Amino acid sequence: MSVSIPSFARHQLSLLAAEQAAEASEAASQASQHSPTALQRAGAALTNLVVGAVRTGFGGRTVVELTPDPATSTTGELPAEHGIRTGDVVLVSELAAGGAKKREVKEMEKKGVRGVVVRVARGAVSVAADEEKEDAVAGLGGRVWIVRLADEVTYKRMKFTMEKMEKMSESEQSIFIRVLFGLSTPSTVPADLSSDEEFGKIDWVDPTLNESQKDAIRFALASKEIALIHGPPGTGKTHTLIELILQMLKRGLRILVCGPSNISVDNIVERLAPHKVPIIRIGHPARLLPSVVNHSLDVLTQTSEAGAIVQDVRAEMDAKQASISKTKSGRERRAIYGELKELRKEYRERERKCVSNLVGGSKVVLATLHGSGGYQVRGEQFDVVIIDEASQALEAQCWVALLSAKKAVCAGDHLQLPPTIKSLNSKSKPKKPKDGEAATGTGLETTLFDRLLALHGPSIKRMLTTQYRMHEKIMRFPSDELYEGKLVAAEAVKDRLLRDLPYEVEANDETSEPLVFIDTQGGDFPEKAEEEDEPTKKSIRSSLFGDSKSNEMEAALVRLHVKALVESGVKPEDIAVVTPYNAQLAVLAPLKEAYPGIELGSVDGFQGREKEAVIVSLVRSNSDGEVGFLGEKRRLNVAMTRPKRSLTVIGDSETVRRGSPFLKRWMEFLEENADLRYPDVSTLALDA
Ligand SMILES: Nc1ncnc2c1ncn2[C@@H]1O[C@H](COP(=O)(O)OP(=O)(O)OP(=O)(O)O)[C@@H](O)[C@H]1O
Repeated sequence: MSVSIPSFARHQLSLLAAEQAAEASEAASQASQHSPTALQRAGAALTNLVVGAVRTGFGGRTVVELTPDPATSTTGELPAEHGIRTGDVVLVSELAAGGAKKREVKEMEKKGVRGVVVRVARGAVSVAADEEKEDAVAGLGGRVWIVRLADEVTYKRMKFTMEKMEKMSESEQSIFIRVLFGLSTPSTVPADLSSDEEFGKIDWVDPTLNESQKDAIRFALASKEIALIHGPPGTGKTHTLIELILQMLKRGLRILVCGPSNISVDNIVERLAPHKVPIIRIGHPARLLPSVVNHSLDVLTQTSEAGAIVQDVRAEMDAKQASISKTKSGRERRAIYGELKELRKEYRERERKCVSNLVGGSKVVLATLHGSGGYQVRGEQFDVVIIDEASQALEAQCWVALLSAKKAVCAGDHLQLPPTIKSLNSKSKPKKPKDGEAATGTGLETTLFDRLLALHGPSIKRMLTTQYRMHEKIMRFPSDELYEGKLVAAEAVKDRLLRDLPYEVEANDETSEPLVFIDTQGGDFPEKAEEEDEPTKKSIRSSLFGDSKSNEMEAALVRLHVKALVESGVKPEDIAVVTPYNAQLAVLAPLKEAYPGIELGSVDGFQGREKEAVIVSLVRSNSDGEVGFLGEKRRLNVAMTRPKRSLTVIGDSETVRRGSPFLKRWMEFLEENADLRYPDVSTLALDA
């Protein structure tokens, strides 16, 4: 089903507006309804800080360092567990003297300084002020706090891209773009390329690639407009992309490589670097992995010869910045600010020139999808755009990068979770598309990957089928249910057990069975809804956790199982507990004190990760067969495909089996194939 590009773009714009409104209202209501202290507890703020040093950071940005207020902190350290991370968009503002309750975010923004967190250390957090807020830094005094804001910049770039597509005339639509909207059919590629003249005889950089990986690479090289690489869990998707990039380079192609997150892009940079190919990573150095910073454009701008001239200006700016504190007269200060402004302008101009030389001369450019919309890449053309984790990106985000391409290769797994959408359940639902626009997809949750598969069918896709993570028995159900039974466990992993870990582990029931199901059926392990909490706790928790669920008795079973594993010798670092419910994570939190190395996470947050042993706490247990979140099979798929050697599922089979046909089949599979255990609630109370 083809789609008109302007109507697609229009529909996306309305969806994005609704999503941005939902996100902003959530952040604003949190920031204005709760005290700074409550927000800090919820991981959205840091309070009781004072302004320390001010310096010039990367890109000429003004960076303020904030440290704990000595009046309230004896250690000089930030609270042990706070939720502020590098890369967060935050607002720095003064703490009201009386701790005024009701705050308007707009009001705070007027007085405060917006910026990006560039460094989080034990005793300080550094924020790079936004360009237009640089002068406001001098106005900050006394005690301040920072609160995380919704990231508007992300939307700006998507909107800019969609507006461009909305105005695109037919003559501006390349064949590539027309294929992606079904207005032209993709050029045909022979089904079997292994004996093809050109693509059958590839000189592999890594000859140990498996057949499905080689086949995917041949297909991605041969396709003219679009290729999807479908990588189920643990099948070496990134490994395959690295070889693909090297092969494309050999063919003289210029490539833009993107992913939705910094970590997805850095992962590729780290693995390309040993091949000594010239690469440039676009992005705020503070957000990059330390091992990747050497390839960062900002750093190259400073270390390359062309960068030296940029550095002269920077030194001058630092000297000026330092002289401000020694200046008493307001007039002199104002004069210095004026000069600083001029210098900043000059710095940026010189830097731009240097950047465009570096990027223009580079064959492989890597950036987040969002970063690919920055000034550094604007106007650049690429032969191919490669998008990793494309099934976890909003389609509009993908187009930020795709507009500079002639061909695209998207890697991902549409059977794992798509990006989180806030407007799905909010009041600010997008307008229904008008007649004739309905074909543009249902909403933001439809990713480019989904849409292209629906549009062109499986002929534009190749699936990787050997998985290098899970024991054969752990892989069986997801493979049969979701991947057409095609997954094969690699020899090295297919019968690995916990007792075979490369350190001393006792061989016993806990360490010799890859699949355990602790079935709590019978109603003795009931779930609890957030709203049953006492009222004061409820207002904060439910607005921060939503309509979440927990299950204390199930948490006790988790504790017992962890204890048994650790007593058998399994290191806590090799164990993770995942659950779909944030409220259950809060109940499980004390485990972290008992076993500091253990990882506790939400299923959604654990996507892309793996552990030797994974315990999944399903939480839901009620007489109505209500399963909420568990009804999403992509979430269950993520949960059950994280472990390498041991998967333990804890849940009420009676409740869960009523949730969906998929859940019913899973429960039946576990009953037949797992080591089944029925906990006794009376002994549990004694043990826990
Ligand atoms: N052909 C291969 N032979 C042996 N090991 C492989 C092969 N391909 C991938 N692997 C291994 O499989 C593991 C997963 O690969 P990789 O990290 O590339 O996957 P990913 O794409 O990042 O993850 P996922 O497949 O879960 O999306 C790695 O340890 C990698 O070394």
